[in-house]
Amino acid sequence: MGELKTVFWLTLKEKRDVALAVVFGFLAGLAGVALLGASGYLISKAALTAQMTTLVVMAASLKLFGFASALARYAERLFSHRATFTMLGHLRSNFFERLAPLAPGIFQRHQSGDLLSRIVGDVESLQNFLLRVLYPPIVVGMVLVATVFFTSFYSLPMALAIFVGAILVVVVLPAFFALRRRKKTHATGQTRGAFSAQSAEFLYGFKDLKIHLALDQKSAALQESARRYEEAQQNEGLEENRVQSLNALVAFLASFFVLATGAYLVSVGQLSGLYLAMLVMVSLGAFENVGPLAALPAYYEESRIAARRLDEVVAEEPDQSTGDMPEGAVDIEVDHLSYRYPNDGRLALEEISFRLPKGSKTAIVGPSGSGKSTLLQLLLKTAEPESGSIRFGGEALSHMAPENVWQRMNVVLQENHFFSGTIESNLHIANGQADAGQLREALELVRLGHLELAAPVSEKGRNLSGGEKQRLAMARAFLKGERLWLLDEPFSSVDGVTAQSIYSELFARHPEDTFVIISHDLSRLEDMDRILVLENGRLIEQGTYRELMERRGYFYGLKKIEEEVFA
Ligand SMILES: Nc1ncnc2c1ncn2[C@@H]1O[C@H](COP(=O)(O)OP(=O)(O)OP(=O)(O)O)[C@@H](O)[C@H]1O
Repeated sequence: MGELKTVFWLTLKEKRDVALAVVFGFLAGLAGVALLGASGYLISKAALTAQMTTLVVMAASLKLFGFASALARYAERLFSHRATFTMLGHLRSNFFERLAPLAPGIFQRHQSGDLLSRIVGDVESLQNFLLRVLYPPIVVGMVLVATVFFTSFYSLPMALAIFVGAILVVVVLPAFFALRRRKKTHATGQTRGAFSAQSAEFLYGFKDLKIHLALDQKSAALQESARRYEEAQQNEGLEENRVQSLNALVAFLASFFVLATGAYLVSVGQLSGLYLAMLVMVSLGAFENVGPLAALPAYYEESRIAARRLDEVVAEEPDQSTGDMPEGAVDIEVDHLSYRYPNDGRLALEEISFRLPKGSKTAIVGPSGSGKSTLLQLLLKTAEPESGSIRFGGEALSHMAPENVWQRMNVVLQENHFFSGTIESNLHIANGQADAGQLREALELVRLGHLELAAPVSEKGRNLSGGEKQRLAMARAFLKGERLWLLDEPFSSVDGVTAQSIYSELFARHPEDTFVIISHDLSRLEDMDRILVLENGRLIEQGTYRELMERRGYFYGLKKIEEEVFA
């Protein structure tokens, strides 16, 4: 039940609707029992004494019970569904409030398809918590207790039989089947998550799978996970049928006991025959309400697992820092910085230390996998260092609110997302206030002046070339208008001449700004104030271009290899 704590409290926020659903559910159940009991009585009465007035009154009360039962059932459904959908609303907001602060790092731990399945599927499946788990046993229990109480006026053994039946269907069977379900490893929610994750990967990678002729292999794996999902659903249905059959058996045995006891009591003259049919019908009517309890064990387990899967996503404590990042072009100080990816034994960055003065232009170079992008992630505060510190303008990054840090930086990452819309709407993401003149200026700067602002952009920028996307991302960074630039291989798909002319214009326009640029390309680094060379997560050299070349160390060696390769 621990996993369901949050859902339980969010449901209780709607206590008025929950209470009304319970009350009307009880009235509907009671009216149903009264309807059947009264019909039993009416049949006996009609058979044994043909008194017209009594028959008319009984027939009228039958109509009344039927009408009351339908009305109360309607009210029960109305209040229980209203409470459920309001609770789902609370749950979604609560979940998103906890998820949003973790957003940049969340994909380190979860596949996107699985995350989507949790956000949509698991939240949706919790609608069954109130409707099928929480209040039905309360309502059924209340109706059965009322029936036991009523029957006890006629015969205690009969009341006892209904009581034992009630305990079996409301407590023992649901608890037994819920425990049995818990032991099964493939719950529907988990198999749905796995299926969703694989479907998303299949769709994202469809083109690559086709080109590499690996479609069959992946689609076999996808079909296998679809089969497991189907199997889990099938098992769930079978289990529900088993509980339903057992509930019907208990109801039958209890009612049969009532009939047998009643027949005996009538034969020995301890019960009027007039009441026999009524008592049997009352017992049948009371157990008629237990139908929805058949699905309770499955829904309980499903809700428990869904709540746990949601909690797993947001279990991490979000960054609570509230400090502000200093405005303007700040200096950057990195001191003994180390970082290890979650679940990875080796350090991706090890004891990195450097200082970049305010207004400096720095290139970070090094072979693929040397830790350049990781360092950028730490500077961006999308990951927390294992040890060491980062300071911007003398202030510790660890004390700054991540949103404030991102607000103060012009950032271009290796992969940038473009939304379906227009060039204009995609540029406005960086600066919603920018007017058409400023947008055009940004496009001119990145040598995309030929593009119309109203030109369409398709989903993920599919109608743009790789280089155009990178330059649009740079235009966004320019529009942001901050004084600190963090750029991760911003022009890896742009031809060298265009890239160099954009850099030259950018540096000329913003001589005071601090630039940190990750680059694979070792050419045209002469203009940079400083070059940091990373290898295997370590900072192995730093200095100006001239200093590094004169030192004839690692950077010099890389330059020589590059020259030989391109000679
Ligand atoms: N999400 C991750 N989880 C685990 N390890 C990772 C993750 N991302 C990167 N790494 C590892 O960390 C190391 C540094 O990666 P990083 O992306 O920082 O290198 P890089 O120098 O930017 O490479 P490139 O020039 O190819 O972009 C690599 O060995 C990489 O395998």
